Amino acid sequence: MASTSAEDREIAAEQAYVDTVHERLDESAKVAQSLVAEGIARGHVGNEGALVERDAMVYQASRRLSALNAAHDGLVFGRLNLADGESRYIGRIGVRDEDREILLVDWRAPAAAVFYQATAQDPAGVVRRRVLRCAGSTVIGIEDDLLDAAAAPDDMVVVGEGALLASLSRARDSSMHSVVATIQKEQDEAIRAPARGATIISGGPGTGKTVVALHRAAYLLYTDRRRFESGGVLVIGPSTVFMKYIERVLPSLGETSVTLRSVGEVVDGIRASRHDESVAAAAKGSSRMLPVLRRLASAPQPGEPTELRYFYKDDVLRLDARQLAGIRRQLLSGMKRNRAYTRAPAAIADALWRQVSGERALEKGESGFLDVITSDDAFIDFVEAWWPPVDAVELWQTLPDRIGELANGVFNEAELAALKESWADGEPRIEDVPLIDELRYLLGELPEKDDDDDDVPRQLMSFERREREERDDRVRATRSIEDDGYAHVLVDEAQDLSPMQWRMLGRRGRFASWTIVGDQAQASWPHPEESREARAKALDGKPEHVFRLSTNYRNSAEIYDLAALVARHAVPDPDLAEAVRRTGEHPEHAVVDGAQVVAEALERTRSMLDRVEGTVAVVAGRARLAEVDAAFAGLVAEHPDRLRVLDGLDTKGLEFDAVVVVEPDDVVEESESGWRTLYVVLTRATQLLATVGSTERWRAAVS
Ligand SMILES: Nc1ncnc2c1ncn2[C@@H]1O[C@H](COP(=O)(O)OP(=O)(O)OP(=O)(O)O)[C@@H](O)[C@H]1O
Repeated sequence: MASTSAEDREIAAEQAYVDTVHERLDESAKVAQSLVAEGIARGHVGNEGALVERDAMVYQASRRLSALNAAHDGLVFGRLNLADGESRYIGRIGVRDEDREILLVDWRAPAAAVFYQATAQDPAGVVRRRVLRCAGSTVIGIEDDLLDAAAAPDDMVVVGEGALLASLSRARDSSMHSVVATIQKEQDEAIRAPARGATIISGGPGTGKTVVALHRAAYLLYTDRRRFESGGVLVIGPSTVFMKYIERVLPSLGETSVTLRSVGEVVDGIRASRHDESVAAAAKGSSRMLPVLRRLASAPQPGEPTELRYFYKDDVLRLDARQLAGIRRQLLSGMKRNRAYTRAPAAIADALWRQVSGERALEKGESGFLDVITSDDAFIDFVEAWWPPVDAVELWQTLPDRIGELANGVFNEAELAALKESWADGEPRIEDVPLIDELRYLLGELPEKDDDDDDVPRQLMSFERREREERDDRVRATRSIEDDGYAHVLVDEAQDLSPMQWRMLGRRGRFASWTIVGDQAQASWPHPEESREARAKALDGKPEHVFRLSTNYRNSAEIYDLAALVARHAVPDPDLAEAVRRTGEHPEHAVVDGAQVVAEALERTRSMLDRVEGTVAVVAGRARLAEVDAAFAGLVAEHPDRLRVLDGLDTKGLEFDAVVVVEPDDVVEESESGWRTLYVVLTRATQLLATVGSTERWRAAVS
């Protein structure tokens, strides 16, 4: 270990280099800024070509500018000293000096791969790997790994305790951070896997699946920006809370062109954030829903006319219910319902013409008949009433009244009751979104012309419009049904997806490469076999490349030991990770009188807030959540940035320095997947874990 003064000298030397890179970055930002200004000025020339050029120029320069600004924090984070004497700096983005010499290698570039891949067993030409810890642009620490002592020059200084452990012990705040400086070898392999078919990344809790997935999105954009930026990268996570938690990672890596959506927000215009209770959720997620929705999309709409009488010259033309049903079948056999909207008048008119028999009527022939009928308000009104354009959300709203007749033996009484109950307030739950999406696809798009510039390629789209879309949608508007496809679909917490949700994502990834991230032992969807089939259909034979992550970076070993007992009880053969940190802090369990549970939890939470620096979560079963929320309102108001009250499912993917579980038996008993949910909840804690209950049935079951 080197002396402090040696470390100070090293820090000073690194600071000088970091300053040079920052100066250069600032110069690049100035250039980008002046390009924006020049682009805007060019627009004042006034002709259309100049406007398009301006838009493209301003757009590109602004993107560059925001990438440069985002990269400021921790811009330079690594340095390699190679056996051949070369020294190579690694950073969030690539930077060159005025002579185009490389000052900083982008972490995603092939030249940076060795930073993550080199080990003491296989140094791959690296003598010393150095991680620079920075606050803004100031170097505050150095962590070195000496990978090849034999090749090190005598005067090489090695300092620090190891970058990874230093980073893992930091207090957690309310958002996830990039781990770009300390990505581990097995993670790097998954991040840099080529974008072919489906990349499947599995691993236990805290193994870095989410951070790996996000860094992979940034990596893919770097390697094939044209394809992934124009085609779009869609990142799907379990909840809006989770999307908020991860939203900073990609911008901090300089990437803003990725669409982040929770699974309740996949369909434009719908933002569902609440889950159904378990019976309704299982019914809505099951592929048994499919025939029900198909029937709904093709059935007559309530209030549709069942008969048409039309007086033409000396004929009374009539279509009864059976004949109308025949025309309906014929129309639907060829195309989706809304697509057939423009065909319906001709189909009806044709059927009527076949009934024309009067001499006077026949005189003008078929075209005369069609001219008369298609300009007759009575006829137009009939067709509008008989074949109205149908909106998916409005159709979904009719489900509570029609499910009994449509489900016809598909669901049992208890399921039907749970479904009706879930729809009583008319507000879509997360589980309804795939149903609405399915209906959108079954109904099809109305063949109407969108606004003028819809066919304009993205590159030429007006800057303002692009900006607007990006702001509203975090990049990609999927306003039309045929326009839902992406170039890459990345799914986090994939173990939770129901068959209907897989169908919804499959439609968006038909021509995409995929990254699928999950851990079966944490699944909240109760029927894994059905989900596996749905996933296979969504991937449609694409080749799968599998990666497994094995180290748990989140939980202390003390916490994970307990959680692993729960995992073994929850599923036959859980994928358990190895926790690398020991803290000496064992989970605490309090058993108190039922009436005292919430008060005791409040007390423990206060103590946790004193003992950790960062965030604390209080987790309760859904039935008790309102009560716990009310009891904790005062404490949450005192610590708005540090304390949260959540139910089990809402903790998916998140992490906190300390977790207090209120009545764990509630979590276990509230659904078929209760044990797996408890496993998720226990593995959210990085440092401290406490449970407070009126019984300890759950502990007796797992010990
Ligand atoms: N290489 C790394 N360097 C530093 N921190 C890391 C590294 N890998 C993972 N972590 C940290 O470990 C924690 C867990 O990571 P992440 O949330 O991605 O795990 P996960 O596998 O998605 O977990 P879960 O399945 O429980 O949701 C995060 O705080 C993350 O920043």
